[in-house]
Amino acid sequence: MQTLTCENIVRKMGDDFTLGPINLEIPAGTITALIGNNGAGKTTLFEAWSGDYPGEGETNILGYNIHDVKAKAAFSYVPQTFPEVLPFRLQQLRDLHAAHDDSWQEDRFQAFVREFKLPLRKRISKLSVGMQRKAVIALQISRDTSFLLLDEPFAGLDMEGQTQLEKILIRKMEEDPDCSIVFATHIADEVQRLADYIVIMKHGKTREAIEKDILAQQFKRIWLANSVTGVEEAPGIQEVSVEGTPPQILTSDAEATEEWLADRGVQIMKRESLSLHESLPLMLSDEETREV
Ligand SMILES: Nc1ncnc2c1ncn2[C@@H]1O[C@H](COP(=O)(O)OP(=O)(O)OP(=O)(O)O)[C@@H](O)[C@H]1O
Repeated sequence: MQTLTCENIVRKMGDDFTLGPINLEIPAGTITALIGNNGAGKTTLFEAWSGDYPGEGETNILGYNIHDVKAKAAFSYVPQTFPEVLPFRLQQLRDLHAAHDDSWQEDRFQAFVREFKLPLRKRISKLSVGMQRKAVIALQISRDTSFLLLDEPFAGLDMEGQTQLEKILIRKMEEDPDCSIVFATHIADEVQRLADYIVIMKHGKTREAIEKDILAQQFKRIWLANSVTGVEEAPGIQEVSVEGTPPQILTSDAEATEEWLADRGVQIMKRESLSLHESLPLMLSDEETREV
């Protein structure tokens, strides 16, 4: 079952940036990290998914069109910025949800208030940036929905808050195995710890979702017994280190690279998978093969 499907989403933002066309499916029961450099279009995509902007294309959540009230009620959205809640106190926002939101879970909200030590009676605008985010997370995840859309939820949180949020998301998945989470992030460790899938976004376009564990099989550092002419042209090559012994290469397609090397009788001394700290920047880079 798909939690979210979107087809041909296109949004023109000013004269310089166009999102899409985006076609993606988010399966039920998965955590997906949306990764892209600053300005790649992650927030614009989240806004489009949440129905905030009219435009081309169609988004469905749990089978309902995003403009249907059933779709709106089916997901929780923590945006990157939330100017509309700043004038209010957390208690007022809680009262609104408790009175009008069928998905509201008071016990869960009170647990968040205790866990994050959230002041109920201070205006949200008077809280620190990290506490503001915790307040919005508490409000949104206290709603009993099966889809969480989180735009850089870890940004600005202190270390304790980051660990708490990680545990909250894992607990949510355990309690509701059909739940899906999509979160935008620049933090490789959070991707490593939480994500099943990674969607790379560049210049307003997304690549197909990749299983995180597949990346470790594809992105490798390989040490060669000897230098090979033309190795820069081998499939998957990202980086070639010509200095030092033995020569080293970085590949994004280890199987194809190794086949190329085997065809030329090149012996491999050692190979190791790249960490996400190394592979994600390579995936986000616009550069061709580099020689270092
Ligand atoms: N209201 C707007 N008017 C014109 N252009 C906009 C507007 N909002 C965003 N943009 C442009 O859209 C592009 C994508 O921005 P967006 O905020 O979606 O990127 P992002 O991937 O979320 O970036 P970051 O990682 O910095 O949060 C940028 O070039 C930005 O300047």
